[in-house]
Amino acid sequence: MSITAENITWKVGKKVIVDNVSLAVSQGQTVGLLGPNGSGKSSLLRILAGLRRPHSGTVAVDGKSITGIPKKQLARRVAFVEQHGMTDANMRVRDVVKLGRIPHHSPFSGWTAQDDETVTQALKTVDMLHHSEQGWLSLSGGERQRVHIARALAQMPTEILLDEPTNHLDIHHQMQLMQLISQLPVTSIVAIHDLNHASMFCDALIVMQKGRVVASGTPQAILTEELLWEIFRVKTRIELSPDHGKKHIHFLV
Ligand SMILES: Nc1ncnc2c1ncn2[C@@H]1O[C@H](COP(=O)(O)OP(=O)(O)OP(=O)(O)O)[C@@H](O)[C@H]1O
Repeated sequence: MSITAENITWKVGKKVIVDNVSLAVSQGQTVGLLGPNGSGKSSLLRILAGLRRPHSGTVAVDGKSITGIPKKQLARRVAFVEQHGMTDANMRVRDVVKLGRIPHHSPFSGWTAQDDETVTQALKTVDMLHHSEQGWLSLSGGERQRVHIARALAQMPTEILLDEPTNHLDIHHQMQLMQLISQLPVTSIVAIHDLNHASMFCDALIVMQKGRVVASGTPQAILTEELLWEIFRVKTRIELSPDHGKKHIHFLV
């Protein structure tokens, strides 16, 4: 298994935010994390990224608990694209993406042509190469999001965690990004609200409600009209798309 979590619980005061969550994601899989607002998706992702210590339970990569992995080593393999990622306002786009290379360098190792190539490639992948010299502050919301994703790609991770990465993106870039994530030879866990994207692009889904995992499995198996009513209180009609063969959700009013 590429990344596993066993019986993770995280609380704030007495409030249980992540409640005894276990999951196992195998190498190269793209897993969508679904659930209503406040169900604990971001909190769980922060724990999986090693940014927050759970009160109980363990997170492991390749079977090794992340508490035993030095921070820099963990940063070399696990990338995290946060929902509201912060960036120093005065930086140029290319310099933001260069930050992704930091875990791969010691204080004495120099910047190489290979690093430059990796950064260029990451910018190209998210369609931002032509903005390389632009200042961060002048970017639109969607462009900032794409730069954050480029930074994560420049990290060349083996696991990538993304918190609502298509937020702010126009539909072209939403599709492009979801396709990219699903095709990356990297283990990906993606918090996502668009159920049709989850169906089209994810190998498996984990559904959270009130901090707990209430369903998991392939999109085909778990995306049902009953589950969507139960979890989101929306009426739907689900059919197999004649175009891509995956489940397509129609929302009813
Ligand atoms: N540091 C904190 N202190 C207090 N409450 C917190 C803290 N972090 C998260 N919470 C609460 O935990 C719950 C889960 O939050 P979280 O951001 O993980 O949900 P989410 O599923 O990612 O939601 P969304 O879909 O809105 O992004 C929310 O009720 C939130 O208010």
